[in-house]
Amino acid sequence: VIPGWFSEISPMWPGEAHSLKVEKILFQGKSDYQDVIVFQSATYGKVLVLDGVIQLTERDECAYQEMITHLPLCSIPNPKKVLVIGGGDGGVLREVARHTSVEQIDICEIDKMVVDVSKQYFPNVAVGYDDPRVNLIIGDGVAFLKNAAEGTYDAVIVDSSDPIGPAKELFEKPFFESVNRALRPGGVVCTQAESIWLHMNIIEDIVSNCREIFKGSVNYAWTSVPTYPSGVIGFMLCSTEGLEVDFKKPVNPIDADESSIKSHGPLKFYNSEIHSAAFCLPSFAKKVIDSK
Ligand SMILES: NCCCN[C@H]1CC[C@H](N)CC1
Repeated sequence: VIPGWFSEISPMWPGEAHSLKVEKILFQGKSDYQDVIVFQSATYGKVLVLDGVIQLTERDECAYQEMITHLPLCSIPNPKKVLVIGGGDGGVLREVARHTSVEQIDICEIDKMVVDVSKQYFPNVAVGYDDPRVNLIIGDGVAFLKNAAEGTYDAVIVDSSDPIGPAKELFEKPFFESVNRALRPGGVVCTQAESIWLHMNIIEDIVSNCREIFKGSVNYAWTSVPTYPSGVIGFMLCSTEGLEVDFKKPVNPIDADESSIKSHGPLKFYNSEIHSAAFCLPSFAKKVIDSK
């Protein structure tokens, strides 16, 4: 390792590694599930790393948290009950809390160390936990959904790490089936769905599983996050049988919502135009995704 640089090396992106200049290591620990590091970078603010993989940086976390939250929640008219699987840093909670129609926000995060570290080092991300509608469950999202009552949620957001390590099962068919069961008719799910530049094979499997399970719409969206591998990250947007959902047309705009801006400040990344644009795919990805 070059002194003072962190490189994100992983078999999930062979032959390449994004590097960030390190000013100071702020935290190093090992939870029951993964290695946890927080460091102060030279140009991206503080950085959270799990098992050597960048999860978020203060400078660009807005892109991921806003898109993974508002792509589903702005696609249905009146989200009330929302479930977050993963997302222990609290950033998705912060974004869900912008929606005044939401009455209940359940979050199931497997690793308590991620929650504690985020509250200590990323207060502007963990601020999401301050909302009174939030119920935190420390546990395995797979088990949580198996026990969830049928048709409970309007939306499920799966803010996971990669399918190597604790999040592996969140990319498999039984999990998607339990999500479908826990959603109401016309309910929506949004999952972290890797990179079209690096993981077309993983995406192909996810899309075909989702097409089998979710009988509403199934769409892949993507956006730019400079510190994620290949600089992009994707999302699977699926709706259950019942009320038709057109993910490409936001019916519940948040970007000009005064109450959201008053309570949480302006959105830094998401807006209604980038919502629709996120579903436009390059031909190499469209060929695979639309053919499944
Ligand atoms: N809430 C933190 C974001 C988790 N998502 C990341 C997407 C890119 C992956 N390589 C690592 C996890």
